[in-house]
Amino acid sequence: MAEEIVALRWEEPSGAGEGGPAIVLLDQTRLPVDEVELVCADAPALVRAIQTLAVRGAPLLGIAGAYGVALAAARGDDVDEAAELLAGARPTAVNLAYGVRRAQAAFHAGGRAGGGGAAAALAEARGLHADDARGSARMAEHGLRLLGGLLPGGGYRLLTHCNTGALVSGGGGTAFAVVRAAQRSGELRRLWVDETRPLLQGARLTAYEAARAGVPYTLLTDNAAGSLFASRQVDAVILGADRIAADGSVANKVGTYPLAVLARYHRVPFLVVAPTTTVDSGTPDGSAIEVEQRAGGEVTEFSVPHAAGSRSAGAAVPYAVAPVGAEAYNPAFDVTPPELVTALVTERGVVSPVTGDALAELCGR
Ligand SMILES: CSC[C@@H](O)[C@@H](O)C(=O)COP(=O)(O)O
Repeated sequence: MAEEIVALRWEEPSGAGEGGPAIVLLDQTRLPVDEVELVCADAPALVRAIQTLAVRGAPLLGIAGAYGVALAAARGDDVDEAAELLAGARPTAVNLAYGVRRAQAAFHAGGRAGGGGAAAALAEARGLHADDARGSARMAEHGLRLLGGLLPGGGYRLLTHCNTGALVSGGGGTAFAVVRAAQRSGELRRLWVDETRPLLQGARLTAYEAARAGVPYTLLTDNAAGSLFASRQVDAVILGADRIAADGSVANKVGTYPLAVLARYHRVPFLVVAPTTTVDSGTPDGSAIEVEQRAGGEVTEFSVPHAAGSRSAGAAVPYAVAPVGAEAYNPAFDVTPPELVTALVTERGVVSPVTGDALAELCGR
């Protein structure tokens, strides 16, 4: 069996003269062709890794942000300045700012208590990391039970979008952790994997994780999903979230909202799996969620690994797929209203229907 994926780890210097600690990432821009690590020795390097999507996915961004603060503290850098940079690196996934602020608060509290702010920030990051792994396991249990209730015939054919597995988490992930649980239970017939244009997180990352885990999967272009529904080959849609507003609106990878509309039309359950750290009581509704707009080049060009053969030479070469100067609309996320969500699966349990009151009760606010 393939080794577990470790998307991020904290590395201490191995001996004298070895420099300081670092955050080591599995570089997701290079998957699935190359499995290479990216070492971030300071907060600005981590900010670049976040912006280029070398590290990505809501829960993992929270973990990365917390370790980034711990790294700045360990180096003796200005922790508040690093925290601002990190928290603002990407705007939509609320977990990023959440992780940063938690480690920043621990740093200040640790300093005041005399125990050492840097140690406190690192302990907080480690705690968040471990909590996320435990949360993944809980979401998998709750999600599997929910599937059993919704689809009593078993033999699930699940459609997913973007990437929600070990590459976004300290554990098995969110929606993909439920898929793995279904596979282990013997009830998963097929995972349909949207390629997820423009950056192909489905094709590059979810297919990679599914192949490693022996999950039976089939890849499709995003715009082929409608024909799958029409031919009754989808039993449920299952995917993650980057931010859930207080009213239950779900921001997730662009292309999620059309799937929710399709699912409603075809009377197929639409399931969102996310930790409660993704629920943001400070964002009242979907219209208040800031949706990241990314460079048009991600739409007008493909990045092709540079070199023939099974392993790339590292660099990616942009390959134009549109006329020079073409304008592109490239929101990274879209927002699905709560009335289209059949259920939200969290580590604390399932919310269905998804309402502001139910979320407030679940999150204890
Ligand atoms: C559990 S991950 C849920 C979301 O973070 C995921 O679906 C997603 O939209 C990630 O977007 P990305 O732009 O790749 O960071």
